[in-house]
Amino acid sequence: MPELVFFSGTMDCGKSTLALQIGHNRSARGLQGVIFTRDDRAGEGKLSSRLGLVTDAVEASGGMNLYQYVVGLVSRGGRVDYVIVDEAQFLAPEQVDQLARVVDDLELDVFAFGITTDFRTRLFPGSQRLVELADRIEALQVEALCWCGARATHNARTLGGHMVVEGAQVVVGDVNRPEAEVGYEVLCRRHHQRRMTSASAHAGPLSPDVLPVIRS
Ligand SMILES: Nc1ncnc2c1ncn2[C@@H]1O[C@H](COP(=O)(O)OP(=O)(O)O)[C@@H](O)[C@H]1O
Ligand SMILES: Cc1cn([C@H]2C[C@H](O)[C@@H](COP(=O)(O)O)O2)c(=O)[nH]c1=O
Repeated sequence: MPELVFFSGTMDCGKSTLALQIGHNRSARGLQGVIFTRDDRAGEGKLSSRLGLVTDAVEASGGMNLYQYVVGLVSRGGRVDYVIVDEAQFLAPEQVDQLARVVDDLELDVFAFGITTDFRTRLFPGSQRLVELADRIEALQVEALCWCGARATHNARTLGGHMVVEGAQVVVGDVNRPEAEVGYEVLCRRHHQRRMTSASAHAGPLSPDVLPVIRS
């Protein structure tokens, strides 16, 4: 049975890498896919991974009907065996409905990759619709880590190394940016709630939550 699968995780946990691997393994067996993306850091019409791999993709811009796009390809004699969508959090909810239609009416697997929540821990509209419609939601096996060593579950937006909580939901960017720039850092929930990035944790006074080291 074809499926709509949502691979979700924090930033920097390997989603784009997995998207490229799924595409590679299928094309190695002669299958042909459509790869959609939206606002990848590498530029329009690109799907890129921090491991250095990049491939061409179709930019799923705001008003684009993803179902009609695939139908158009097939009706012009093209072959489509599966669909990959990266940065799926940026899709409009109706575009996620169109992906579900690709699965149900065209009987194709759709693999969508994206972060679930924004820097304020709120669902992106595209991710919310994926959670509502997906046949399966998969958490990535490679866990990104908070500076404290716990599994990172949330995305912080940073400026000058410190967490900001105001601003537009969508600001394309990356982790490990120079401190002066707007960037992102993945944190565990505890440190996201306390707005403790690695820079502020190391700059500030010892947190009362940190147990004192007792030397004998
Ligand atoms: N130099 C490196 N060596 C090994 N792995 C790396 C390196 N740089 C990045 N990675 C891996 O790539 C992951 C990020 O992959 P990417 O597909 O770009 O993430 P996402 O799409 O989830 O933001 C990191 O979690 C890390 O595991
Ligand atoms: C948390 C958060 C992220 N973004 C942007 C930043 C990046 O361009 C992408 C995530 O890409 P990745 O491949 O998963 O690293 O989303 C945003 O616009 N708003 C946010 O709140």
